[in-house]
Amino acid sequence: MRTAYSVETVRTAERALMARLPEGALMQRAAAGLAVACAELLGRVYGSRIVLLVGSGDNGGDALYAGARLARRGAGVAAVLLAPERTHAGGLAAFRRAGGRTVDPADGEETVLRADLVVDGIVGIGGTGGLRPDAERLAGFAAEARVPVVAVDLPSGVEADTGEVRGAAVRADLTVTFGTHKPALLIDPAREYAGSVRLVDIGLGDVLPEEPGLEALQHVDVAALLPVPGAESDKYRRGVVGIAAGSARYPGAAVLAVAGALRGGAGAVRYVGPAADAVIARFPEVLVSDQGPKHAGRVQAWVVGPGAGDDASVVGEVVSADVPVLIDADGLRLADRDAVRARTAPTLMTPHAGEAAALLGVAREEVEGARLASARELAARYGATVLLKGSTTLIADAAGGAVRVNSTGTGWLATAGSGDVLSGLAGSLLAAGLSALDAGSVAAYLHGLAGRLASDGAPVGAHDVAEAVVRAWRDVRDQ
Ligand SMILES: NC(=O)C1=CN([C@@H]2O[C@H](COP(=O)(O)OP(=O)(O)OC[C@H]3O[C@@H](n4cnc5c(N)ncnc54)[C@H](O)[C@@H]3O)[C@@H](O)[C@H]2O)[C@@H](O)CC1
Ligand SMILES: [K+]
Repeated sequence: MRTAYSVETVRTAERALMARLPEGALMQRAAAGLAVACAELLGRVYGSRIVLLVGSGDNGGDALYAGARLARRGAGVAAVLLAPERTHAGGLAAFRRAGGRTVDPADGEETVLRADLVVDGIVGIGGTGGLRPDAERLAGFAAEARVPVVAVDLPSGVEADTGEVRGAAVRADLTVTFGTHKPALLIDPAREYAGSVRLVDIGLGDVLPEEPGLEALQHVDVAALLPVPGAESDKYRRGVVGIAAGSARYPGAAVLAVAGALRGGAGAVRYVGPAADAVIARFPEVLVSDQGPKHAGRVQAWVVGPGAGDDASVVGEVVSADVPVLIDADGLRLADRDAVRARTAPTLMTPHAGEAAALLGVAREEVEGARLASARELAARYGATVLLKGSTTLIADAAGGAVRVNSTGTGWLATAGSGDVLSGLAGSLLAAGLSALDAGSVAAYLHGLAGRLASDGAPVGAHDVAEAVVRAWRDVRDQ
C-alpha cells in the first residue's frame, strides 16, 4: 500500500522525531537522499552544472545542503536565492563552504539555460498559492530549455494537501519526497507536475499514525482482495450481480456493464431491462428478465444507471433494495436523494466530475480543481461510498477514513462506454462480498490496468477494456 499523509500530520510526526534526534539530523537525511537522486539522474556529477532555486524555508535548506554535497563531488553548483535575506542560514553557509556560488534572480536566466540540472527548492509543504513571478520566470526558462528538473519534496506551486494547482507551478521530471508521500503526489492535477516520485526514508515511519489520509493499492493489496472461489463455492455463494441498465436508446451500455460484470468474480449475472436481446446475443450465459428488478430473482448486489435514459422507476426500485447497490451515470441523476441517504445496505456511487458537480450543485471546474474535497463531501452528504472517476480516480468511504486513490489509470480509458464496464465490474465485486470501498478500489485498479494492457499505447474501445480485465486479474494474481 502506498500511503500519503496531510501536512499537519507530517509536521506533528516530524516534531516527535526531531525531539529524539540531534538538531538538523532530519534535514541531513533529506539532503543526502536528494543528492543521491540528483547524482543518479545526472549520471556523472563531476563537472556537471547544477542550479538550485532556493526559497525562504527549509525546502531551500534541503536544496542547499544537497547542493553542498554535489559541489564536494566536483559539480559546479549555483544557487539562485529568491529571498536572500530569509535563506536557510545553516544550509547557505554549508553550501558556500563547499564552493557553491550564489546568483541574483535577475541574472538567473543564463545560469538556468546552461544548467544540466535544476533543483526546485522554492517551497515544500509550507507553500501556498502558485509560484511568485521571480520563481515562475526561472522555472519557465528551465522548461523552455528542457533542462531536467528535480523537485524537493513537492513541485513548488502545488497545494500539498489537496493536489490543487491554483497558479503557476514547477513541472518536475523527478520529485524526491521525504518521509512519506504527500496527497499532491498522488492526486491530479498536481500529480502530473511531479514527474516520477522517489521516496526518501528519513525515519518518519515510526512516528506517523496508522491511518493515512490517502492510500493507493498496489498489486499485492489487490491480489489479497480478489474473490477466489473455494471448493464449496456454487454460483449463488460466489454472488449474483443484477444489472439494471441500458434503454432502447442506449442498449450498448447494458452490454458493456454486463461485460464488466462477467469479469468481476460474481458467480452469475442477471440482466433486467429493455436491452435483453442485445445482451443475450453477446453473452448467452446471462440470466435476463424484463419484469423489473423486484421480480428478477435473488441478487447479492445491484448496478443501476448506465444508459438508463429517463426510467426513474427502475432506479427507485433498485435504490429501495436491501442489498449493496452501485449507482452510476443516469442513475445518479434519477435517484431520489433522500432515498439514497436512507439506505442501510452499502451504496457505491460512481460519478465523473460532471455528475459529481451536479450532485454537489457546483461547477464542474470546482470539482476538477478540488477532487479530494469533492469526493469526501459527496460521501458525507449521501452516506455512500463515492468513486470519483478521473485521471486519478478517488474512492471515499461514507465512514470517512483514508481515501483510496487509484494509480493504474491511463488517458486511453477516457473512451465512450468505459465507465459502463467499470460499474459492472465493481458491482460484480460487491456481489462477491467485497465492501463498497474495496469493490470500488479493486474495480478501478483492474479497470485501469486492463486499459493499459489492452491499449499498449494505442486507442482502445470499452469492449477491449472489458476483455482485458481477465489479463489484468492474472497480472495482479501472478505478481
Ligand atoms: N520539518 C522537517 O523536519 C523537515 C523538513 N524538511 C523540508 O522542509 C520543508 C518544509 O519547510 P518549511 O516549513 O520551512 O516550509 P517551506 O520551505 O515549504 O516554505 C515556507 C516558506 O515559503 C514561503 N512561501 C509560502 N508559499 C510561497 C509561495 N507560493 N512562493 C514563495 N514562497 C512561499 C513562506 O513564507 C515560508 O517562508 C519540507 O517540504 C521539506 O522540504 C526536510 O528537511 C525534512 C525534515
Ligand atoms: K519544492
